[in-house]
Amino acid sequence: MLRATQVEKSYGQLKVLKGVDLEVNEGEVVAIVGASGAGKSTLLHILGTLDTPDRGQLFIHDKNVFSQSPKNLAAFRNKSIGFVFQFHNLLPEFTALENVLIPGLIANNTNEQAIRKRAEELLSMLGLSSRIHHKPSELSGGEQQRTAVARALINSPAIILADEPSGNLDSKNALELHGLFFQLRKELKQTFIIVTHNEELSKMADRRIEIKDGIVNR
Ligand SMILES: Nc1ncnc2c1ncn2[C@@H]1O[C@H](COP(=O)(O)OP(=O)(O)OP(=O)(O)O)[C@@H](O)[C@H]1O
Repeated sequence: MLRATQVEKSYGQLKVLKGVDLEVNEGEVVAIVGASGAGKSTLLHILGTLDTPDRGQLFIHDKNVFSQSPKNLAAFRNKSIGFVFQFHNLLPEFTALENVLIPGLIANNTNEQAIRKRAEELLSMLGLSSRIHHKPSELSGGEQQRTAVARALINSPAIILADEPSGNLDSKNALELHGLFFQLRKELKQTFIIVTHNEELSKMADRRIEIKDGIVNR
């Protein structure tokens, strides 16, 4: 469902990705590992179309994603890809429910009732029913991260990309979050690509991919 071919990316003189090839199947949970500075986040940003490669191509559902206009690419990204970051990036002035609703309304502002219902369902599924009207500063770290997962899921994206999603959580909350990813894969058939330093998570994944010397080590 996702295929990257010969992806290259440099920052000035620094050649970070030197021809990455990667194929990920529908419903797969893939962990991306590698030393600090190896280029894991750089690759994840390219797979999420947040950044463009210098060379190489990216296909998602056989669509050559970077051949689209910037406007179509933004719409494609909002609909097809969900992001979870280490620092959840929730909007501080909005409640948990509003944070989840906003990308839903951006993608489809015609049916607010249905989007609100889905946001409430997702938050409830993630054990946050009693916290939906609270702002991020009033939520625990684990609750904030689960809110970010609900936000990533609101548009039912085919792929969830996560960058150190449990990097900021204690081991109990990290374990819960990882369990949640596998539960979601089972229930919603989502594909997960997760950059992680967490040994347990990378062992639980269907596949572990290491970036070393600018390429994917097979
Ligand atoms: N915008 C940028 N401008 C210049 N250099 C950058 C930029 N973004 C990343 N880099 C450099 O590119 C290299 C790869 O960074 P990247 O964040 O992808 O690594 P990483 O494998 O995710 O590392 P970590 O595990 O420490 O998060 C690093 O040397 C980093 O300093």
